[in-house]
Amino acid sequence: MQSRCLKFSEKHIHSLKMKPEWWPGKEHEAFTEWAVSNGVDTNNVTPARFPGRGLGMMATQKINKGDAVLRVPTKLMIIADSIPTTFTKQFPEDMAVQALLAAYLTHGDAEDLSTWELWRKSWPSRQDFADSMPILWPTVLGGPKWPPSNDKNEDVVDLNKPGFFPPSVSGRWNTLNPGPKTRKYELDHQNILPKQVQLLSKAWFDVVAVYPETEWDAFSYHWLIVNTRSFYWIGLGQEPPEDPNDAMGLVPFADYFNHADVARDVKFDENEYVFCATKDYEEGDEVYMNYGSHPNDTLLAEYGFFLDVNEADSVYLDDIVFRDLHTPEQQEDLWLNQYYGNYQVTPHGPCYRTEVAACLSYMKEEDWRNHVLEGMTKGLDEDRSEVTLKRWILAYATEAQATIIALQTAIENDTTVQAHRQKAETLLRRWEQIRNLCENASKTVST
Ligand SMILES: C[S@@+](CC[C@H](N)C(=O)[O-])C[C@H]1O[C@@H](n2cnc3c(N)ncnc32)[C@H](O)[C@@H]1O
Repeated sequence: MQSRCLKFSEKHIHSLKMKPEWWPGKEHEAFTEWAVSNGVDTNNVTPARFPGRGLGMMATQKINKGDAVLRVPTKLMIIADSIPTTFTKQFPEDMAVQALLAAYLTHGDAEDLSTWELWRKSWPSRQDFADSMPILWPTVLGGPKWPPSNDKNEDVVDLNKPGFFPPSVSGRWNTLNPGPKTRKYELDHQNILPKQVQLLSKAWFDVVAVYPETEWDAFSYHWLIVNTRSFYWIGLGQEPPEDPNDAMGLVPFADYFNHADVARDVKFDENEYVFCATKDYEEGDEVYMNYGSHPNDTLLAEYGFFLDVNEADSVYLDDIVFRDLHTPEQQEDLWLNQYYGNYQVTPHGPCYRTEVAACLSYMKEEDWRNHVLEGMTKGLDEDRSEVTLKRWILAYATEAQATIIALQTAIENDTTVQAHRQKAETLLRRWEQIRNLCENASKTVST
């Protein structure tokens, strides 16, 4: 993803009197002028087109690690505090900041919003989101039904059709029934789509209660703009909010940065948001920001893309592990010892939590507790642990293989799927990555 882009050379462009391939377009030039005249210091970067990534940020000269590449005055940001209280107070107090910002962008006073008009014209279209964001994908691929229905009995997803989204995205499996869970816990990078659906549905009901004429396309567009383009933000003197997702704001110009697995050097105070380079860049390189250490399933669901090579990639075995560790006693042992759930597998193998869970599948509970708490080895059998771990990982690989075949068949035979070929092929690519990840991970477990 970090390949060098086309060379930037203004002299060259002028001599040719034509726009270079990376030229972002008139609306982006107009927005850049607005940004600069409002105090945005773009230093040594410019918006540019990068094939497959839309707009991104390109170095206009050599940038050294540690150099500031972008400074944005915070007064230009769109945050909860930019919204007049007359607007905010119409909504329930528990409304998420993301929902409030989306409501404001949809229904705020036109004159107030005109401040950001050129910025808004630089954003992707709703069609771009319909193409890239699984939350808007058709039900035939596993997407939800929209707009949300008031009927609580209506399934948001058609459970009679095979699920083509990866389990971390959909929470669904084609080849196995998930094990029972006696405890509710915070899922890392799992069940992402159902959680998004819940948030967007609540946001929608909150907004239509005040503005019944709200158009679904416009509101969901703004909700996704905030979802894919906001940065961490808490105001001066404010405590971090109870829900970390509420610490968000839109930062003009900075939302041109695409994501890569680079280090992050970003700071803000009440005056400005500053983005620094974490490596050297040559003129013409794309300059990236790290959105966070996200597995590819999270990148796909939250941002509508994923990386070919991602050090942070992983899948989760929770639904598989709990098939084996299903008794209330086993589940209580895991819970009390803080090993309940989030069993991660990376291409480098299963995580330590998963190894600990594997021991509980055959050890006497007392031996397991002594092992976990005191490091005792009575009852520990490395071979049995390895067989269990391999079986769990291969159950995931079997799911991947079955879904790949189902997807290939659907792409060949199902005209509704054929109408969404690119999306189906994106899913196929992701499932192939998952299959490879599981195969590599299982090879790290020697039996
Ligand atoms: C903050 S915006 C970045 C600017 C965006 N590319 C644009 O055209 O406006 C985030 C979006 O950029 C795209 N994106 C970011 N990093 C990417 C990458 N490494 N590869 C492909 N698309 C990427 C995704 O569509 C994501 O939702």
